[in-house]
Amino acid sequence: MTVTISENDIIAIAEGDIIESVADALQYISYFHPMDYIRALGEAYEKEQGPAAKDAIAQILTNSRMCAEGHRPICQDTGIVTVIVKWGQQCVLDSHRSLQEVIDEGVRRAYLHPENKLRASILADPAFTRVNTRDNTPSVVHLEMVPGDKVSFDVAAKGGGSENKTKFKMMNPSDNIVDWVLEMVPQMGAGWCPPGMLGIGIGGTAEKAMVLAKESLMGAIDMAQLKERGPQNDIERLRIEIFDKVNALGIGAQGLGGLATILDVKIMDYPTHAASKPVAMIPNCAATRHAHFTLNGEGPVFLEAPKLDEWPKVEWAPDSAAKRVNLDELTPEVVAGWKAGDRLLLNGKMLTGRDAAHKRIADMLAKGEELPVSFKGRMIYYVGPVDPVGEEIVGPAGPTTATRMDKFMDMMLEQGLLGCVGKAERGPAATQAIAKHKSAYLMAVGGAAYLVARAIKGSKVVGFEDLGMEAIYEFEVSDFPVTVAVDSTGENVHTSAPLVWKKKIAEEGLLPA
Ligand SMILES: O=C(O)C[C@H](O)C(=O)O
Repeated sequence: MTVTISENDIIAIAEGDIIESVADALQYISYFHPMDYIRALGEAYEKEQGPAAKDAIAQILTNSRMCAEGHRPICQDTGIVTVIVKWGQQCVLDSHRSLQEVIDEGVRRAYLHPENKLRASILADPAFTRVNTRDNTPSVVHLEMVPGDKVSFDVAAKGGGSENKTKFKMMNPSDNIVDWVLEMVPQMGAGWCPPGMLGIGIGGTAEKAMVLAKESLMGAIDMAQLKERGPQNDIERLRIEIFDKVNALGIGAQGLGGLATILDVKIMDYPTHAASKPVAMIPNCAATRHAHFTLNGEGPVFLEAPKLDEWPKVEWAPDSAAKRVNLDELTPEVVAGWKAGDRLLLNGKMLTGRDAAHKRIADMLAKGEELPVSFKGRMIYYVGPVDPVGEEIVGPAGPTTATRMDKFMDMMLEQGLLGCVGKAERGPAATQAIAKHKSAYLMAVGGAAYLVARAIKGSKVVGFEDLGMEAIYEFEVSDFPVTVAVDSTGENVHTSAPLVWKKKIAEEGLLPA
């Protein structure tokens, strides 16, 4: 059979339509959470019984609404752009550039937008020099040709912290997927910023399973509806089983112990080889960001803004019992007095630094070179802020995953550092180093970056300026909210709280069916 497509059936997709639509979608998702996520998080907030987890969800919801109003990013990590394109075979790209280049032009425009500049997080030459490309390009594009006369785009901006927790296993055909997920999720810790979603890809080959897992995260959260109508196939049954069993682990928002670790589980599958059962799992963080549009040759698509009254009426305010701390007069004795779980409001000056700065500090110390700034008697905040716009002192500036700085903890404390601020759990070596130096690790809420940035009243670069957002800044903060996550005795909230809540959930049957 011969199929001929007549010239009249060919649709030209102008490069400008793609560029404008991609740029619009990326700006949109930088400040508007998907409504399905906000509704599900609002319900989780109502049901949450873990006090620290409830406070964290309140911060995330309050931050979300502030970002929707202020058109500034939900999280300082404005992500790596992933685009899944389903290209209708009757369409032609009207451009001399490749589809990758055209999409990247949209990314560039979105990330350099003067009124809502996003953070450039992409580094070229990843194994060696790791140089920031300064415009967040290139994106990661997956292209599939499909029958039809339209082109659909799923556009996501995926945070590094959640992407880092990706798991993959080439299972034996008889291995149990649920058992594996339940083994992996506790190992993922809190660096992926729960509550979020799990995307699971089953089958195909190794790389196919990964793409399926990523694509599954583009779907709307519908677990409540699925449970209400009841599962109609094995995949839906599997989704519910994983959802219930993961939440029964008690990890909770930000790993602080509670009922809501995930708001949904998405699964996509594909036929596989008789010898194989590849399974990939990718978590999506609290700053879940994805948008969808279809081009048909009739111009760009601009997404409609959600209604602000759809956000739950949650207004986070600092705990009235929180202790105010003057960082400018901080002493080892004051730090040693903090207990795990204490809520603090930091005031005064603190330094910043994250992955690249720590690596450079380690290299300089190894060569006997003088550091650009002294850490003696100081606190360090693990952060890579968004550049300010307009009247802002600093753009959104939430914490990055402290666990990545574990291997530098002892080295930094040896420099006289008094403590550090970040998000997620610390491993055994870092916890021991903190206890040895009678120091403390304080956590701020990941995914509340715009809210947290309001507490930053002054900002200047004091070292490693060439590192861009990874430079060392000095921030002046006022009532910057943190919780003591590891105290000077080595008591570690992220180790103890999920265990308490796992037991409580099991004994009191707390999770809804
Ligand atoms: O890069 C960041 O700012 C945060 C990162 O996404 C993380 O969660 O650790």
